Amino acid sequence: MAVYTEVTDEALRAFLAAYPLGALRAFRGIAEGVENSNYALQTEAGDFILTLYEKRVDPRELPWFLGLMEHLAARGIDCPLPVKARDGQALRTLAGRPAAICTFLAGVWPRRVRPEHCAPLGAALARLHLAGADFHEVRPNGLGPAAWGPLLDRCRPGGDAVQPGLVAELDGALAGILATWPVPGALPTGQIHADLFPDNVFFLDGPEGKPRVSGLIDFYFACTDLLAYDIAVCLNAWCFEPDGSYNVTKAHALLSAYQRLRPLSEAERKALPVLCRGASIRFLLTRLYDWTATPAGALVTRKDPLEYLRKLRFFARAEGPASLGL
Ligand SMILES: Nc1ncnc2c1ncn2[C@@H]1O[C@H](COP(=O)(O)OP(=O)(O)O)[C@@H](O)[C@H]1O
Ligand SMILES: N[C@@H](CCOP(=O)(O)O)C(=O)O
Repeated sequence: MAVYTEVTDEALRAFLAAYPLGALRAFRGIAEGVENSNYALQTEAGDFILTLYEKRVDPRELPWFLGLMEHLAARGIDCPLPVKARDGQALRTLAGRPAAICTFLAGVWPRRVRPEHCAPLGAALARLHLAGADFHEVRPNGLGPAAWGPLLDRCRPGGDAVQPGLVAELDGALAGILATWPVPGALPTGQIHADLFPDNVFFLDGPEGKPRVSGLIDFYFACTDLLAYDIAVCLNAWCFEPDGSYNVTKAHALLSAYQRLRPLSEAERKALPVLCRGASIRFLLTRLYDWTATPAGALVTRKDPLEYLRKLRFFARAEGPASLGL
């Protein structure tokens, strides 16, 4: 459920009057998503997405996110393009919240990931990294390694109720990850998506019925960080089966397609296992925090933190980059 802020017909029509998009034909709230309120809009000019940014997004950061999407779209990445109103501004206010209209992307996200999705995903990720190379404004990763210790501290009171011994296990895992995390400057950095999960990647059928990526959405965790960390996020999110096993075929397809466009350096290859453990603990911790801090009955879908504990354990046992599909 993600319509936190209701928008009346009258408010929307007044808001739209600032845009060169013609009259409103239809609009409806979109239930999917967890962070912001999203509405599908149809106007005389076509289909759009209206987003009202909710409490977890810092309004001061919105120009960076919208600027990145504009930059990437101008370089041929199929991502939402913020639509400017007649006064040239894409970021406005609606129902008391910061709001923007973006272009609508066709396609559907895969409810069940197949190996055929992973090569197009890898290529799309590499294209995203290459297209971001000349976007020079830096946004530090607010959910990077420096944030994991404080986040774990906030989970201490409730963590062991989710699974006995969890907090001690995470203390040990985090210490190991931080001790071997790449030092600044050791690996290529750039603009990363940082949350490229299946629900943020749309596909359409391409030639011979093979899936092709039609859109990447939800850039609101995007930041400037290690490019290979973005790959580690995708290996976590795309390459495990429902039974918890790692699908090396999917991982190999993803990594090979990525490397055809942006080959990894030796240092990136060596660092991939620890980056994967870092990505596991990042999603484990935000899910654990949400699990323990969300009041029962809140209109938010809580995601299972223990799914990422199983992934973390897998990566901790993995013997080198080759076992991850490199
Ligand atoms: N540009 C877009 N084109 C088409 N659908 C979109 C677009 N942006 C968002 N959506 C729809 O809205 C849903 C939630 O968007 P998302 O950005 O993931 O929200 P949240 O940031 O709240 O998690 C998506 O699953 C998709 O159905
Ligand atoms: N991908 C994260 C949650 C972020 O949600 P999104 O709807 O904004 O992608 C997770 O799975 O924990």
